[in-house]
Amino acid sequence: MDLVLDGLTVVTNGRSLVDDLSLDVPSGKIVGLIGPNGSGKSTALRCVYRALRPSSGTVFLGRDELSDLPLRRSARLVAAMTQDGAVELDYTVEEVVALGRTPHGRGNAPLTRRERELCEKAMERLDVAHLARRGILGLSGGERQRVLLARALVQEPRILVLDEPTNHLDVRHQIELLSLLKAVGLTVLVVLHDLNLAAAVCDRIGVLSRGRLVTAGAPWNVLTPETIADVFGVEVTVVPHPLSGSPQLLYSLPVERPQP
Ligand SMILES: Nc1ncnc2c1ncn2[C@@H]1O[C@H](COP(=O)(O)OP(=O)(O)OP(=O)(O)O)[C@@H](O)[C@H]1O
Repeated sequence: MDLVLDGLTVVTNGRSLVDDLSLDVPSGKIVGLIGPNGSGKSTALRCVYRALRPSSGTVFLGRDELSDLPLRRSARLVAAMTQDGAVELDYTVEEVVALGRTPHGRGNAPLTRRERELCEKAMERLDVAHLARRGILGLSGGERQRVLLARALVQEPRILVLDEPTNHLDVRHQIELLSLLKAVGLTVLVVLHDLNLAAAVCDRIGVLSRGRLVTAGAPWNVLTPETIADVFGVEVTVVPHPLSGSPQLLYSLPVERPQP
């Protein structure tokens, strides 16, 4: 299912946090959103998972306008893994993962056998099955991130919206999560701060600066030294990854010379 942001604008207290953002996420593709702190990435994502109503502009899920869909329907189609206080009560890991079935639920009916198997499989895929009986609040940041992605997957969404899903993960779990994203075949809109991870996993990348889309396209077209310097104020050299050929950014630290 395609996800389309069309002229999305969010104004708060007279300030545009997101300004006329248009971005297509074609069905089954991974589109990354990058940009400096405060550039509006999370705000844009919030409009997609309906935590925020845009001031103007439209989000389309396939041909449907998101705002026309009943909440329960859009909750079945879009799963989000975000920075917002996702879990505040000390549920066990298996309870949190099972909450992913809520939009499909029939009142308080217990999970079906298929749903229980789905939860077990997701916990195994995210390497959290051994934590099933632990309380979510006692987990490390990375463990919790993996649990929340397992919950998002058992929702069986068509679209995944992820806000910095790797920021707490060790390098092995970063690679595994990104490989998983590629393997699940869902439509994915993901905010990433690590530009090399974005280059490795995204089919397309959109660059936000002060709420506006500066450029969007294939990683090699977007992650240029000029754009990185303009948007982030950082000097980079961009080289092809020796195995995958995707762009890799090598950052230059300003050289501090000792005073004579
Ligand atoms: N509810 C709010 N009221 C007022 N300003 C807000 C609100 N939410 C976010 N902002 C401001 O909007 C701007 C964009 O915030 P947002 O969280 O979308 O940025 P971001 O690109 O995701 O940043 P980061 O990389 O730091 O996570 C920031 O200046 C932020 O302070």
